[in-house]
Amino acid sequence: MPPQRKQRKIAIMGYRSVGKSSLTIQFVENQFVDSYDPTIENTFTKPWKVRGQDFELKLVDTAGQDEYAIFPAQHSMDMHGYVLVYSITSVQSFELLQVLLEKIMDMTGKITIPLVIVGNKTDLHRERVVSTEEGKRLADTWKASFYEVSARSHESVCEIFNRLITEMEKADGSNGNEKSSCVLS
Ligand SMILES: Nc1nc2c(ncn2[C@@H]2O[C@H](COP(=O)(O)OP(=O)(O)OP(=O)(O)O)[C@@H](O)[C@H]2O)c(=O)[nH]1
Repeated sequence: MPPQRKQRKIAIMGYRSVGKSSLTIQFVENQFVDSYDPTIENTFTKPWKVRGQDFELKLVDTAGQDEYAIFPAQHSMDMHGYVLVYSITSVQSFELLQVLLEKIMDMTGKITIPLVIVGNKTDLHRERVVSTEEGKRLADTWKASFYEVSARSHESVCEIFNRLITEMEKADGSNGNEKSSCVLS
């Protein structure tokens, strides 16, 4: 019998136009799409291997949120983890994460949720308005992992998912002490 793939569902959330789709597509298809096409919602499936364990990842690329959006209830039900994305070029997108984190905690009712906070668009360093320290501080407050990445240059994109899977396994009670690595599959 072939080894079983563990099915894991991940929501990619954040403000409009921060690069949620670009990060997801970069991870799933290894390509960067330059055009901007606002997402309603897309689900991608990606087989992925972390330290000998096969996973089938369901990545839910959600519609851009703002502070007034009602948190979609379906995104609080069966998610194993969240990738919360802001753009380092937008204070508004960074501030939204605080609101989104509170909503996630509220809606899921869980104390510990596997979370990765991602500052995207590091290639636009001249337009940076959110510092790395601010990003780290937010992640520390929420006991989340933190990465700054660029979907455009594929910088650090797979680390996001490796880290999240490690956190999800920890929450599950397995592989808790393993370090994440990007050399996979
Ligand atoms: N320079 C640069 N541009 C990026 C990067 N990631 C995304 N973009 C651009 O930002 C715009 C929005 O990207 P999307 O991936 O569609 O953003 P989104 O968060 O999915 O947007 P919504 O679906 O509206 O919520 C597009 O023009 C992308 O090409 C990045 O790392 N660097």
